[in-house]
Amino acid sequence: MVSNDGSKASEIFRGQVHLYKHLFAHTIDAMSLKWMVELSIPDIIHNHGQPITFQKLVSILQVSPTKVRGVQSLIHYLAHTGFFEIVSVHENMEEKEAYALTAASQLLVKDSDLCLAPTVEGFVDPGLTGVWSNLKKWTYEDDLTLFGVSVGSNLWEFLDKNPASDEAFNETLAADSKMMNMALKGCNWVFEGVESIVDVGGGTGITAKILCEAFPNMKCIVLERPGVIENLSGTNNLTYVGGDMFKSIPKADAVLLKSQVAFAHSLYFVAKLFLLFASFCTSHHILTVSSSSQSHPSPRPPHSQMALQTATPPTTPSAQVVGNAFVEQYYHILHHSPDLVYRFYQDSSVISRPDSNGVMTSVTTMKGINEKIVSLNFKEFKAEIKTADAQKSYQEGVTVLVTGCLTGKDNMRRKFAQSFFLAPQDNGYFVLNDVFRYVEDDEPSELPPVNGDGDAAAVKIIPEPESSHVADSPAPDSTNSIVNKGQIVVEKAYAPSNHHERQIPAENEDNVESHFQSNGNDDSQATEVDSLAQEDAPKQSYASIVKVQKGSSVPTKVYVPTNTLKSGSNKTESLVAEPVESSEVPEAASDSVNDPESSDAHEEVEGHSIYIRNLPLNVTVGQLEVEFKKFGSIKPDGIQVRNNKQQGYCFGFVEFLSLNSMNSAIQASPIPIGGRQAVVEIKRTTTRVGSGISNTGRPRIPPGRGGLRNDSFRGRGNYGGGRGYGRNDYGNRGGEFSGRGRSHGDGEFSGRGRSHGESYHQGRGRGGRSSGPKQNAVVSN
Ligand SMILES: C[S@@+](CC[C@H](N)C(=O)[O-])C[C@H]1O[C@@H](n2cnc3c(N)ncnc32)[C@H](O)[C@@H]1O
Repeated sequence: MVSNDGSKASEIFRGQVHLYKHLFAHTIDAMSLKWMVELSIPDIIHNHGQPITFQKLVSILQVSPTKVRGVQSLIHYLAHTGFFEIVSVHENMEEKEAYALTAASQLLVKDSDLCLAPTVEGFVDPGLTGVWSNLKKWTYEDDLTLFGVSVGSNLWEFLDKNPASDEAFNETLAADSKMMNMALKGCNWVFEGVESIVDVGGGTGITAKILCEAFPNMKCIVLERPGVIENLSGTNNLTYVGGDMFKSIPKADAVLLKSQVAFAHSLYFVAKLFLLFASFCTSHHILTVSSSSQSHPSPRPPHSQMALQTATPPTTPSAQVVGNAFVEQYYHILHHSPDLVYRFYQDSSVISRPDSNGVMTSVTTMKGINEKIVSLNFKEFKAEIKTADAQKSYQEGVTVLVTGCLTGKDNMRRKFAQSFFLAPQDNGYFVLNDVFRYVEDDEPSELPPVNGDGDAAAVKIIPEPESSHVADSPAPDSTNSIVNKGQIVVEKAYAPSNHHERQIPAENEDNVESHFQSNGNDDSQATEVDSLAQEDAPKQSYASIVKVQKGSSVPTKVYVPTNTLKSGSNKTESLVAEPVESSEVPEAASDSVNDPESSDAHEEVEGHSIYIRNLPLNVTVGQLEVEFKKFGSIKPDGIQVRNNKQQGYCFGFVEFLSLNSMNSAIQASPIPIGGRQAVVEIKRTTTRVGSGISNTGRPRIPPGRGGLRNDSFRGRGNYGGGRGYGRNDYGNRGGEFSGRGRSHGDGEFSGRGRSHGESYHQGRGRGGRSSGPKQNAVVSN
């Protein structure tokens, strides 16, 4: 048989089945669940202690004989839809069919902790479900909500007037909120650092109570319709506030918006709420939790069932923002739960890692990637992320280049570079390509002074690019935004459904440190998306990290730190002297002395030490001793020689016991040694900004010491941290992403666009705008 349009009979019947299935689903699915709950069938089976035969069940239910067949059909239907499992039992030597509870029907056992029976009853409450018949009316009427077109008032007004439905509704939500306890087990980290939270439309406070118990130091405020909370009293850290969320929201560090989106019925509602949050919250995070996402498992379970979202309808986040969010999450999980990292990937992903000989091997598939990553034992390493730079890439993907250091148990710091291609997917990205390499360098373990001109022919001078003028932008405080209001930083990291595995032991938190600097390439022209699309697709929950600027409705500039290692700047190029041999070799003395900006380098004169450059490559400590003891006594073990044969330079240090000896040696410069004219200068240490430790392992010079840069830096102190990718942020401990990074050192220098490896040259960067005197004087002690 072929129909008018040519389709085959089988196709037509399939269509009919599909249609009926959905029609029945509306009535039978929900109503059979209601029936099962009303008859307490899950409780009967639960109390029976084992799968129950149909005969036993009907006898307990005392079913009228005329209904036995009908009841059997319903039970079968429920088995078919996954609420019972049919198993075999032996009774009186006879094998019989019996019904066992499934994970879904377990949730309907009334005396269990996690019981969703009230939710079933609430969802099928005729007062609440009846409105759905009015979808057509809703389409053509101006009233925004189904309730509006159906009953002439909004849902809340309807509930206020219908106590039975109100009770059913509140119990529904309370039951749903108990699930929160379990969700929290995997998501505790989301709340770390949050001191106060307001649960907007928090119902009777079930969620808030769970939070209060889990975080006794966190203050929870439940904002609700006055009628819902009138008879409820708070505790020491739980307060009920009756009010209207559209008028005022109590200030708190974070806003919790649980189940609001799912119940909103209107995108407008969500948009309005988010806008309100932007003006009422002290800042901070908006945490949305939608249970609907839990009932629609995605093929790749979400990292979290919680979503931190922006307060305003967001645009597509810039590549840098996506990159930042990704880097934060990736390395955090890499070091705390490496066995979960594979969930950033898909089967089509490819990762490349060097083996012990540096030979790259590539691995694909999630399984292969998991095995590879787990085998690399990242838990043993401490990571410092120095830079993370992102670009918008092919088909809305994002490429991210990360540089940093990994320190193993042996205390060896190894620099690495890692590049990722984040390919877009529904509601996020996954890592399609990932290449990791250790970056070998021949960096002297103790850096030569900044004012030498070195043996290398030239030095690559990389100034801070123009964008370092972010310094002059308003200094954000702790509540400041790293993203535009309206931008979301989408976390595409998917973690397993067994969320409890996501817990991060507190003692491990310190494993990951980071100095994050990004180049500020905010491609804010990124494609716009309707933020509310998220609401439309709540089934795949995902986490996004967002900060909202305090009390302002004006979008703020994306606060993206600058990167000292940027290429592409004209100025950078013009300052690059060729040939470039190493970025770590001494610079031309004249450059640093004459360059007023060079004081930006954090120099420290070390004892009575000299730095000798232009030494023959094969010079020995003995040779230097012979040459320099003429000027006075040398400290035991006070001579060091450093050479880089590959790059063809050699330099040394000699520490005298007296200042006079040191000055005499400097006076004598240049000194012929091994056929070369060795140049002698004062030895200075370059402090590695941000580390808190000089390159000699000493504490770094505090800001302002010797008048160095104190003024010029102090004014920026409070935002300096904002450019860092502090460990607090990195570990999500402060609940922030990068807004107020705390580097290792003092806040004034932290995150100033410098990282360890660059500190030697930073004196020449354009960031050095110090008016303070250059520290050239040597003080005797
Ligand atoms: C969808 S329920 C979510 C309840 C709770 N967050 C939960 O997940 O169980 C929305 C809640 O917002 C409350 N609500 C509705 N309109 C409100 C308003 N204008 N101001 C404060 N609360 C409101 C309702 O009473 C209801 O408890």
